[in-house]
Amino acid sequence: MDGQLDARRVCSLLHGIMPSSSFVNVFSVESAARSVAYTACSVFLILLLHSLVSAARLRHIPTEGSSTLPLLSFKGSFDFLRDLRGIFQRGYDKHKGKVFKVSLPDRWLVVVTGRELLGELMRMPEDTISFNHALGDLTGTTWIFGTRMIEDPWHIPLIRDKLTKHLTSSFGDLHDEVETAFKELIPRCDEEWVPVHAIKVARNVVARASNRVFVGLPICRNQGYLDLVVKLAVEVQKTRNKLLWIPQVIKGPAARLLSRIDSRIQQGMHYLGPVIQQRMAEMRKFGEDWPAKPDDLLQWTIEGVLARQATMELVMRTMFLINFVAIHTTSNSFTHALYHLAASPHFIAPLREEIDAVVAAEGWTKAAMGKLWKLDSFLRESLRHNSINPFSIRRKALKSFTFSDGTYIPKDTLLVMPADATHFDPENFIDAAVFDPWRSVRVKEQDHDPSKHQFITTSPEYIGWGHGKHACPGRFFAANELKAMMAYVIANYDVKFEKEGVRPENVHIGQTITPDPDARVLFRQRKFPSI
Ligand code: HEM
Repeated sequence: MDGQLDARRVCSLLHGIMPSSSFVNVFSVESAARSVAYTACSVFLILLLHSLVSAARLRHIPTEGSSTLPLLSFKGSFDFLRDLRGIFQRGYDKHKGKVFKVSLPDRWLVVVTGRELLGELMRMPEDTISFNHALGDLTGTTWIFGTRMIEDPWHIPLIRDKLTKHLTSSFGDLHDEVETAFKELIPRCDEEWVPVHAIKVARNVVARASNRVFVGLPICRNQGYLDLVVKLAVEVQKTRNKLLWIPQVIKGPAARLLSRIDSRIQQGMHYLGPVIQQRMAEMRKFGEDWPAKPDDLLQWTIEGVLARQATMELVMRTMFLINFVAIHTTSNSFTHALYHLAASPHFIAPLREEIDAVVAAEGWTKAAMGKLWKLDSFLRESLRHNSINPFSIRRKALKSFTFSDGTYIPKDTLLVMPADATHFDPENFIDAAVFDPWRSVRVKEQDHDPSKHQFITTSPEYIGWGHGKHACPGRFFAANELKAMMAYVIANYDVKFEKEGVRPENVHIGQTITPDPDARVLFRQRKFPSI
């Protein structure tokens, strides 16, 4: 059970804090209502107790966005859901270079600001400051996909090393899928502007193009499989926010129930099971290598699972985890960038000029994507303005430690860095509030080391991919896919919003930032397509 509590243990746990009468005749409406009330009270008391204990341990750290007093700090937890960005910004303005804390429903979060403290965090060993444990506590991802990934995060090298090395050889497939998917999903618009539900199309194209590289044809075009991975990505995001209201002790089973991961895995096996079986049969027949051996994420995952003598269920779980981290991040980032373009269509001409010239010389290749400097700069600026979460660089203190400025951080504290406050700090970026798509092109021309300003390059000031050892291992894949998608759209369509010049507001809920989920972008076929 991956160290998680199972349903029976949860029942006996609730039994211990609820009168036994509530378990008698559970089908009667009265006792069911009483059970719900008792459970809600118990959950509230556990949250309150946890919050009290954690507030006492962090008394010396200044608070932003709420009172430190019990109960009153709960108000801050509601504000957290509505306006985390605002709370972070106010705390950043007051305490830049130091730390402050904000209230979550079940605990306090310590926010680290500034280059020096970030540098100290980055230098700490993994047994003091852990990324994976923070993911479990803060986002629930570990609870949903299994705590095994904390002990043995073997999926990371698959993404960072194997998938990244594979970018050049898989680019033809990726581009073919991007083109086929857009052609199917964007309605005919030769003469007229047509409205397109951008985020829906983005999720579909990203799911298809990513899975073309992850599992190949024909699965990557199976609508049932695509709907499943997209639904999973949406459900996991929603579950993460709900989990903040669930006490630590039952987060595991609650995460599994809320995300319905177990039934999703079974549904996933319906699609991938036969492919996995076929590949296992081939491996038994041909041994380690054979001429037509598939070279994709599914194959590497099967081999990794076999080396660990684990079950094929782990193949599905790992494929779902990677689909989750890949789909919602990349499709949101594509939609953000598309919204910037549609709100300011005058950015299209310089981007198109570059794409036409590079593709004419290099064809649709990975090398060509590497030469689209304006597009690279545009996407980097879009991610600076639109982070995936309000915080980046999530860590959990597995041991107590003291920062060089004397701030004591007790064991079990959750630490984060605020993404927007860092990205909009005028000391980090000139005219930081302005969306300036050519910012990195200009800086690159002046800097002796242009690689410092590429889309995939992280720094203490640019944390959209995280920073340091746990910076996103999928960023090379994601950047390449985003460029292939944006370049395809720009080379083939004009885009704009109905209300010209106005970009729809992002939606901030708890730890999720999404582009407006309802906005429609107007598409019209380019008059003289370059391809
Ligand atoms: C535009 C798209 C993406 C963005 C903006 C993004 C952003 C991030 C960020 C900010 C983190 C680090 C969080 C932290 O330090 O708290 C992260 C981690 C991670 N990302 Fe991404 N990501 C993207 C796409 C992808 C893709 C396509 C994959 C896989 C193919 C992926 C796999 C991961 C994994 C596995 C981690 C955890 C790293 C670890 O455990 O050390 N990401 N991502």
